[in-house]
Amino acid sequence: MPPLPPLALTMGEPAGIGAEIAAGAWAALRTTGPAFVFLGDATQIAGVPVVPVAAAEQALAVFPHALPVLHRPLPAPVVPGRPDPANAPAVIGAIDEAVALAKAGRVAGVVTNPIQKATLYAAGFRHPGHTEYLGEIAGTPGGGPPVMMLACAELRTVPVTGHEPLARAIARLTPALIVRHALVTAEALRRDFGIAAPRLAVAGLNPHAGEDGTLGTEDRAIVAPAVAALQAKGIAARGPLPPDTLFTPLARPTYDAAICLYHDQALIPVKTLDMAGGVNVTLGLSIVRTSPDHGTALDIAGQGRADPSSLIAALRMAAAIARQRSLAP
Ligand SMILES: NC(=O)C1=CN([C@@H]2O[C@H](COP(=O)(O)OP(=O)(O)OC[C@H]3O[C@@H](n4cnc5c(N)ncnc54)[C@H](O)[C@@H]3O)[C@@H](O)[C@H]2O)C=CC1
Ligand SMILES: NCC(=O)COP(=O)(O)O
Repeated sequence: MPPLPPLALTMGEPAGIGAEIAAGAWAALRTTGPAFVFLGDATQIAGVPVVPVAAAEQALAVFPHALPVLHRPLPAPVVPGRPDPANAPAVIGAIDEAVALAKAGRVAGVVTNPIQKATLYAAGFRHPGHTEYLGEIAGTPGGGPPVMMLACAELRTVPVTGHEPLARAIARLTPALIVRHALVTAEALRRDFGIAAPRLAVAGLNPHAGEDGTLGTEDRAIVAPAVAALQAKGIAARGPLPPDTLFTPLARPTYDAAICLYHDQALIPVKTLDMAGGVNVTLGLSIVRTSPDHGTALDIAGQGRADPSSLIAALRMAAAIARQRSLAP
């Protein structure tokens, strides 16, 4: 098999742990790969050898010896734990550049370091997070927005609603929204994870999935019709399933992904099971994109305490998806 191009790793929030975990990931992967190039300020990287490269393609030759960097100097000084909106354009610029490289086939995929969302909002960023922004700049072959999935070795979860107040998320739930997320998930499980006949478990919203309508009407009125519609399309979907037992060791092997109704219903089980090995992967996007499951960890930035494991898992998953896509007829 021909080698994959390198992956592009964006800087993320410079006052967070992005540069630290990039160095840690390079140290862990330098002999095995996958190779990656860091899009950010080379002066932020400490403790490992760094080689500025002029083009992403040079990263493959450099990677066994040093961390390759497409050096993009930051306009404002970096104080660990204290994000500065003045650096926001560079943070967003790294995402833009990584996507352009991926669309041109010059990198195998994009792995994003965490962004400090409130800091980007303060600088005028109008998207809830990477997922929505990537949908806009990278595009989705099927049209419509991409879908977030959290994945670790034992569990995959997909939130149908995202970064919004919980009351608004519940008010926005419709059968069509659930069906769309489930269909994008099923297609991505086939295309990117090689699962020929994906099994989906759809979570209920209320305690005991509504207890026959006595503990809330949404499970009957919204979730059940969505599951019926999915089944009518030939998808192996079940639900609404009581959320409190959906993630038990006995339940997890019975499905390939759990379709969850709100952010924390999806993210709490994955992070609780495997914060270090969890990966955020964007489904239904024209390019490959993964991310660590955690955020900027401002509270420990610059202290040498950041664990690169989730970033390493994200880099490995991005390479695996890129390889899977490259094998498609
Ligand atoms: N993909 C992305 O860009 C993401 C961005 N975020 C953003 O990150 C910011 C902070 O979010 P929080 O909710 O505080 O979550 P967080 O994940 O940054 O931190 C939660 C706790 O976990 C610890 N932690 C996180 N990653 C760690 C690592 N690699 N090694 C050791 N300890 C680690 C932190 O020190 C903190 O105590 C927010 O602005 C949020 O929006 C959060 C998740 C994903
Ligand atoms: N809580 C997950 C998260 O914030 C990731 O969002 P995104 O930036 O990957 O869209």
